[in-house]
Amino acid sequence: MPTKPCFDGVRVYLFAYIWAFTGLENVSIVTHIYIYICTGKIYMFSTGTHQHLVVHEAELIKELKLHKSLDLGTPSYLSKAVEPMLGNGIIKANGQHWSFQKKLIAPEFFLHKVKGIAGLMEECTMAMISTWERRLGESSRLGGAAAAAEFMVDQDLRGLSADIISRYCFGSSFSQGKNIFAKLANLQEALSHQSLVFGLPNFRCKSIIVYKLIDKTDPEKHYNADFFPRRAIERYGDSELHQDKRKIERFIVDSCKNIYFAGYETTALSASWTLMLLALHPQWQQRVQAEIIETGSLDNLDKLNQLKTLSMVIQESLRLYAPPVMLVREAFEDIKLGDFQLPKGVHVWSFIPELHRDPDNWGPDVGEFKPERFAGGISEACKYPQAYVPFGYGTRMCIGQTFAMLELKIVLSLLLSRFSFSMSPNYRHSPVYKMFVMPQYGMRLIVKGV
Ligand code: HEM
Repeated sequence: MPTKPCFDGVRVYLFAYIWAFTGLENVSIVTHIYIYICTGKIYMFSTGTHQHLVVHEAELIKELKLHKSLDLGTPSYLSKAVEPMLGNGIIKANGQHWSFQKKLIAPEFFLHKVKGIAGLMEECTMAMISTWERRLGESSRLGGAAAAAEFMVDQDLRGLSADIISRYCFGSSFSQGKNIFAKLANLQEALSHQSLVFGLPNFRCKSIIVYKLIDKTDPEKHYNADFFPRRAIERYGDSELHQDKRKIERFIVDSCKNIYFAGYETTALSASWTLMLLALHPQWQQRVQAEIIETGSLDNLDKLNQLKTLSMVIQESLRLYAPPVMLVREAFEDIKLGDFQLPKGVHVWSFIPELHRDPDNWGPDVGEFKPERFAGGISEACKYPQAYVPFGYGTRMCIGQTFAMLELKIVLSLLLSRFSFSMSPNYRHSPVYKMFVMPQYGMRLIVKGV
């Protein structure tokens, strides 16, 4: 059992590098020649025909954040690898096709829209809480002791997150949506197991089968007024699009795949890592619980915004255990970024754990869980706030950030108002990178009613 959060950074980088290498058009790893040039915090390496820049230089991250043109986007080799899973949706699209999708989808996740689903998030969380209370009741009847038991918390949080996102996306058809999302979960599982070998034929067959299963789903069946891609299309008053049924169908299927992939596991994992950190640091857990009691009934968003300690804890958890690991861009044209010149075809990589654990930026206590560093907001937490990127940067930044933060606050405040968490002796600390950073052996925590 760990006494303080530690992170197997080496393993993450190894995975990340291997993933990058094997994503490159089936060229065997051994035939590659890797050239490393290291200048300050910029590393260069080349793999076959590709040139890569690994960037941890705060100034360059700042320039990347400010860069708005469509000439910087998702690399084509990554796009190919994830096509079975994401179609040509917003995550892998580039250029005009990306900006068209962003125009349609992003407003569905603006604050005023997201505010409207706080009740739904609460309802789904309360349903999970009832199940936990029943399970605790069972175990106390069996064991006769106080109501406490070991739960595989990440599993239940995944279920909760899937429930919330499928209700939000599919509205009244959410049970059909759940079915589609279950198939997507299978596909993601297949992709993550095979992430070292994107080129292997058996993987391709498996993914194509699942892909077809998803595509067989007739989008018209889910075309209710409260279905999220339909809301987006209705809002978009372009008659050309309205006449192009195939384009609409493609947009509907791809949007569901993309929103599910981007929004379901990321949020569940963030909540799981936060609960682990609070279990390891009972003094912070008690501070958050005291704040929740002091704030009283959390019946409106202003009350949630008053939970400053909880916000700091979430920000620190996203610093230490941000679920995504890499931010990658390809320059489609020669690009000038401040004093830097980025030649066409170069891939720019930033590893989130490296940026979030740089002692030059965060101080010598960078490896410790210290939510108080966020007391003055992100701008005062470190020297170069632009290097805090749990939700990415620039035009491709996460569109679900508001949704995710609201969900995290609601889920965590409701759970912490009813339960306390401690480490289970069966927990094995082994964060692994399988598309996202996840606990390899599950997040086993002892849950106790308060
Ligand atoms: C704690 C939870 C989450 C984290 C840490 C997270 C993080 C990220 C990151 C790092 C990116 C890539 C940004 C870049 O390359 O610069 C991203 C993109 C994206 N996220 Fe999230 N995300 C979360 C939750 C969500 C949710 C709940 C949704 C939707 C409901 C969502 C939708 C998206 C979409 C659609 C993109 C692609 C944006 C684009 O390429 O234009 N995310 N997210």
